[in-house]
Amino acid sequence: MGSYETACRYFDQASRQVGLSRNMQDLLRTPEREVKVEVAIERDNGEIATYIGYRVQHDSSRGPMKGGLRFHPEVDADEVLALASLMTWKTALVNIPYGGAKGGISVNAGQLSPGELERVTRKFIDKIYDVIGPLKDIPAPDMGTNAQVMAWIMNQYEKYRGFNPACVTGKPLELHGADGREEATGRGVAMITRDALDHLKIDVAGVTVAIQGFGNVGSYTAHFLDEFGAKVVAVSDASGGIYSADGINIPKLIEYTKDTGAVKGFPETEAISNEELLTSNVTVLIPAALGGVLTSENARDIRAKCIIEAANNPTEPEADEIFEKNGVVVVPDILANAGGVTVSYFEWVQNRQHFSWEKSRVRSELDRIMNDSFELVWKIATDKKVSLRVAAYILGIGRVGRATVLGGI
Ligand SMILES: NC(=O)C1=CN([C@@H]2O[C@H](COP(=O)(O)OP(=O)(O)OC[C@H]3O[C@@H](n4cnc5c(N)ncnc54)[C@H](OP(=O)(O)O)[C@@H]3O)[C@@H](O)[C@H]2O)C=CC1
Ligand SMILES: O=C(O)CCC(=O)C(=O)O
Repeated sequence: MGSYETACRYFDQASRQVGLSRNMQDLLRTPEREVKVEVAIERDNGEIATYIGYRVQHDSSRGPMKGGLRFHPEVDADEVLALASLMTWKTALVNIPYGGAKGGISVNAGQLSPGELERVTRKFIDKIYDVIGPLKDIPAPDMGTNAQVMAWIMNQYEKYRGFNPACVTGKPLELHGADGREEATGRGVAMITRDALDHLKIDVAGVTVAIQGFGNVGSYTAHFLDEFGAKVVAVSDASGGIYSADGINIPKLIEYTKDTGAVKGFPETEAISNEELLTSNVTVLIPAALGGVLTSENARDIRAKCIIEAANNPTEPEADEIFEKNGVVVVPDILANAGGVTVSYFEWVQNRQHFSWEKSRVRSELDRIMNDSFELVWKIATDKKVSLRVAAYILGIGRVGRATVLGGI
């Protein structure tokens, strides 16, 4: 099943609950604009390399469109469309004044030199600068991109449109970034994990956790859960995972990965595969890397009581049904990982006001939005006797649907 078909399965389930008409469903499912561009650069060795870049603008009924940029070899039009639609429901769920978009380039960023990465980024912006902008569509980091890439985006955009730091979020602190954006997605995931455990009457202190992916989201999730007293026993990256029944020393692992670029070989842990990580004997499983990793093939082997979707789209619908039957609580991506876009919104607000907030303010506003959103979704799920995913979509789709009707087409 393609990524967008998967995303639509979840959309369809919730729109039946909301009672959306067929015509309205068609309108909300259909992206406003899909852009596909050639991104050609000269590599350091003088050869020409050609990549394909995408930006999908899914819905703008609640405000400018917002969503990250992914640089990864598996990026394609279908995946970017699916991720853009998730952004529409996510921004509505946390009630920030945006629509949804997503972009990406099908490229292995790890195989490019810093100069090549910069040329790819600038060339992409040359091709899409006229469809993005602070009041149109605002990119941000996702897999394979970071604050440096956002700085190049801002600089390239400004060559066409003049000074306007609100054109992109997730920028470095020295270039109008928000203190607290880099950690925000992981902090939000950790807050939501604690909220979910509270509702399940499980103490976060000492709870066992496995996290797939140790990049921006995975490492900050581990950092904050470790601060809350959880025992992170397994983590992984693309090259494999590590396990320690006694709990991994997360601050030391973060230092270790800064030096080595990977989790493997970390002292006092045993090597495991990514598949073994997913099925390890833990209370909480947190996919924080690629989509589509929880499937009908492995769902019955998952031993966690609770899955917190830090990654976008990690669970295929068949696996979701198995989890529901088996009583595994799944906190969906559009709620669990909404901390990143929420602090992107704070960054955009600060840029537009030319006034920066203290990190303590960013954190407390983020924590409030994450906690309130979780409570609302939990209540809808309880009242309507639906899964947390359907409840989250009901909230998001309901808000987008009402805005669309009020605004007219
Ligand atoms: N950044 C953000 O603010 C947000 C991100 N997300 C989602 O979170 C997820 C992770 O994003 P982010 O942390 O930013 O990305 P990063 O690029 O910072 O990190 C990605 C991590 O995933 C690992 N990884 C890649 N491929 C695999 C694989 N096949 N198996 C296991 N691990 C793998 C990478 O390992 P290696 O380093 O070895 O390649 C790395 O540890 C994505 O789904 C993204 O859409 C959601 C909301 C916001
Ligand atoms: O920070 C943002 O604007 C977008 C983050 C993102 O891409 C996501 O939530 O999936």
